[in-house]
Amino acid sequence: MHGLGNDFVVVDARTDPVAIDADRARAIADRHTGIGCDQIILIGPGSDTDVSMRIWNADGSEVAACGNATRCVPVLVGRDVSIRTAAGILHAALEGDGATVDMGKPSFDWNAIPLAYAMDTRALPLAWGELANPVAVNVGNPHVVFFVPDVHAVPLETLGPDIEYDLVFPERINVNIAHVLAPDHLVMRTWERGAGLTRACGTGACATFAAGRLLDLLAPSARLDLPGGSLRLAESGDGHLLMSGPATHVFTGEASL
Ligand SMILES: N[C@@H](CCC[C@H](N)C(=O)O)C(=O)O
Repeated sequence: MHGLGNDFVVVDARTDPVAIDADRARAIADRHTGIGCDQIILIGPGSDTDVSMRIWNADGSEVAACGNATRCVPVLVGRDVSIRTAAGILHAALEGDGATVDMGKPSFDWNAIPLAYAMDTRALPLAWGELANPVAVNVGNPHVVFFVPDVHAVPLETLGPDIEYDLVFPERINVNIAHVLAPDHLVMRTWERGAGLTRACGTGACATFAAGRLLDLLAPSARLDLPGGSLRLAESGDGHLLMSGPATHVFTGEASL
């Protein structure tokens, strides 16, 4: 499956358990010797929710949130679902050619990102080349957001890993750059922790929208254009992030890996 080109191998283990570890995740994700994907998604039975979801990046790291994959779950299951993740319970509802997901409330606490030491997360006093003073936010996973005049002029393929692996981010970080075109419209790109440049990052869109709201750059609802397509983000009355967009089921097959 994929969400705007952010592609996944989704393992449906709701009836039969499947074991995945870092080595197996890397083997599945390998685009030369495996199936190939940005993330591996393991769907299991839920104890207090309809299903559970675990997520591994292509580098084998297990993480707590994946926005684009969360939109894929109701499409796979065929109905609205509650999903238990390591970041908490999410609710995903079928809508059009995908779904709307309540991704919960963002956190801007420095120790919730986490950062190695206390800093103003509205504008970290740090710079990496031409990128400086990002917003830091956790939306179930950690992100920094840089607002720039031209997202296509930034060498994200080189600055992204420099930022991802900076020791100021003890759990590494996802790196987003965004250009606000209007209060309800921006364009963005993402270097993903554990996956590199992707066609789309749902949590990156959530983080970028939350950062734009924090800095009063964005209206309570906006269209975000990512390389693979557009997502709509909205802020609910109680501060939750609501993300809407497509989710595509490419094929279902058998594989032994
Ligand atoms: N592409 C996903 C994010 C997957 C995890 C992220 N790379 C991380 O390491 O936190 C999305 O759509 O949110």
